[in-house]
Amino acid sequence: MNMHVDERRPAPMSGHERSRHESSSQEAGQPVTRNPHAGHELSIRIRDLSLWYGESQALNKLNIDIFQKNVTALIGPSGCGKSTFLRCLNRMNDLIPGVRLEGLVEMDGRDVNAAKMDEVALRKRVGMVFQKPNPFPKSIFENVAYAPRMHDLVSRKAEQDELVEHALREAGLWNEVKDKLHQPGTSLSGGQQQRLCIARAIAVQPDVILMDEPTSALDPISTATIEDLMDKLKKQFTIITVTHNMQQAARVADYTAFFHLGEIIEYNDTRTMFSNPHTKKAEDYITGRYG
Ligand SMILES: Nc1ncnc2c1ncn2[C@@H]1O[C@H](COP(=O)(O)OP(=O)(O)OP(=O)(O)O)[C@@H](O)[C@H]1O
Repeated sequence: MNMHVDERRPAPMSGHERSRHESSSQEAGQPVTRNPHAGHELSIRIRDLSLWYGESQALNKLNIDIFQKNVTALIGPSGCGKSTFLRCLNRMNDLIPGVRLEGLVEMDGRDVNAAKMDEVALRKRVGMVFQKPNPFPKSIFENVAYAPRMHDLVSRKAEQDELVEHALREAGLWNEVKDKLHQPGTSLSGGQQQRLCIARAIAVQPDVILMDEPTSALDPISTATIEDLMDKLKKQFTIITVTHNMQQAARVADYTAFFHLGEIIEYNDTRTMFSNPHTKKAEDYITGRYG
């Protein structure tokens, strides 16, 4: 279910929910959150999300609305919970023993953690790109064709060829690889491998693409190529990216969430976050006073 948002609050909430949200936000001092872009549709709604690794709490009552077809950047010092939060969105934390989670992660109106949620289907809808490019030890072609075949999105060879070409074009890689589709994915440069991983993610037509520091292992030119790609891909996909690079967040993100010690301290449109942060902690981090 898609919802329109008003100018002051990222997503409509019931009266009960609102008071719960506001009081928990005040208790935890979080988050300062606004949506000046009226009309953006809600993609993911997070309410009072907490997570523990065994006895150790990594996320504390997070509340955030993520908007469709935008880039949202997650920033904050090392160990503040950005990757943990990202993994809540496709239930990858389920794979870690001893993880306990409370609160709501809702995608298009459906509870991601509901028992009846099909995890394979969820991970098809929510693709992921990691810090270090990780192509399968297979050909360039197979890297892209494998998941669509597994999900029965293609059956005939011609359909498969078409889909692979389309995904590689979307990822800005087609011209560089069209004559060597049957060479190993690992034979490509780091930046090309990362674009191959993006092609692999978009080949199953997800709604959301999670990116965990997607350019931190890349040179400046490959980084700029991926940033341009993110700008293009957000027309079709909701992108959530973790970055330690403040300039990158300022360049690519429509919204930015600042994490600190497992809490979202501030969530704002990126322009406001970087020109007029509403919290001292975010300002200090952005201006490099700590990090
Ligand atoms: N698999 C795990 N088991 C136990 N603790 C973990 C695990 N993964 C992360 N943590 C802990 O959870 C907290 C948040 O870690 P997380 O990796 O989410 O932070 P981050 O903001 O992404 O950090 P970085 O920017 O360094 O990648 C840290 O204290 C970390 O040590």
